[in-house]
Amino acid sequence: MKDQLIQEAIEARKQAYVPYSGFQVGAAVRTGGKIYRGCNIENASYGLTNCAERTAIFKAVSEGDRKIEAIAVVADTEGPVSPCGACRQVLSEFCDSDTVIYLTNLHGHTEEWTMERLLPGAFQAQDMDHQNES
Ligand SMILES: O=c1ccn([C@H]2C[C@H](O)[C@@H](CO)O2)c(=O)[nH]1
Ligand SMILES: [Zn+2]
Repeated sequence: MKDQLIQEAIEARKQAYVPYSGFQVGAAVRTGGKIYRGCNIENASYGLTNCAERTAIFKAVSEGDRKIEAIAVVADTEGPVSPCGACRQVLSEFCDSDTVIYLTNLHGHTEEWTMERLLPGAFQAQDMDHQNES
């Protein structure tokens, strides 16, 4: 399971569109029996870049698969790749606190994280409940 997900992320990375940074990232999300791949997609207007993690998550959600069971992320980093803050928040929307996140690099240096560890105190839907109290 783990090795397959990482291999899918490695394959996804090959599709990265990175004319500006040259930094290729791949991700793979498992939901039910399916795996969705994602790569980073940059833009001449740099801020519009979509990270690999969010590409994979949005592909899954747009196909109706909202329950992320595991995700792998890979890049050519010295140690395991570290997802950006935006992706951590987006992940938290579709992961449980104990969902496993495999962070790795091309040398197979892999760490197993949980959602809670990746973004402690993530902003959640319940955080908006208070405004309905009178
Ligand atoms: O976890 C990460 C970190 C960075 N990037 C992308 C965004 C941009 O295209 C490039 C450099 O930041 O890497 C990702 O896709 N995922
Ligand atoms: Zn990101």
